[in-house]
Amino acid sequence: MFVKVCGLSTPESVQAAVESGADAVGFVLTKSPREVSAEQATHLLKGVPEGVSAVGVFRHEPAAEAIATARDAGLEWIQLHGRRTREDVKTVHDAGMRLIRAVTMGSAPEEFEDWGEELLLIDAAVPGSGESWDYSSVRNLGLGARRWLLAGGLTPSNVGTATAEAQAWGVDVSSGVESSRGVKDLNLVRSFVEAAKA
Ligand SMILES: O=C(O)c1ccccc1N[C@@H]1O[C@H](COP(=O)(O)O)[C@@H](O)[C@H]1O
Repeated sequence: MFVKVCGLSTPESVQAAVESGADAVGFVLTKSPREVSAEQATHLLKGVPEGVSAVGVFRHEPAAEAIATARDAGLEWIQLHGRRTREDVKTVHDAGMRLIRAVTMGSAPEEFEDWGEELLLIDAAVPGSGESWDYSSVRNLGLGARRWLLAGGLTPSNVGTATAEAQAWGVDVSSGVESSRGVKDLNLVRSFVEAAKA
């Protein structure tokens, strides 16, 4: 099970995620209670070992703007939420970066097609809101062997059943490992990674 822990804003939370075995960490570079600057992301990146992917997370920013910010931060992965096009995927790849493309269950059918992104992310309607949804509905999409991440309202307690219901390839979490909005609880981070990998 591929595990990404998102919305990290302190070296301690990065350390807790990577030491517990997270495969990817996310730095939110858009408006959010978890927002960090490109400079802060560069600093946090120092705690990310080789083999763990560090992802810059964006919402409505145009792809070119997200690429420029992620590049400033030294990140090679970009996560794009909001309405996107196949052209956006090409723009990210032409920039030499890798892409997590986020959709929701309310997205148009063609948005679930493989546009060549490295990972598809299926999230709640509002990213980072902590809202859970009917994870089993993903099974109707016929994603087959696609590499995709489940997100939205996951916690250490529900990640096991949620991944089984959705038959997820991987997971992404933010709110469910926080003691208050935007503040990561290091024990919850560790418990989540452990539960997801179990
Ligand atoms: O976490 C945020 O604040 C955020 C802001 C803008 C875009 C994406 C964001 N995070 C993504 O949202 C989900 C986590 O949701 P939850 O809080 O666990 O319910 C995950 O994909 C994050 O990468």
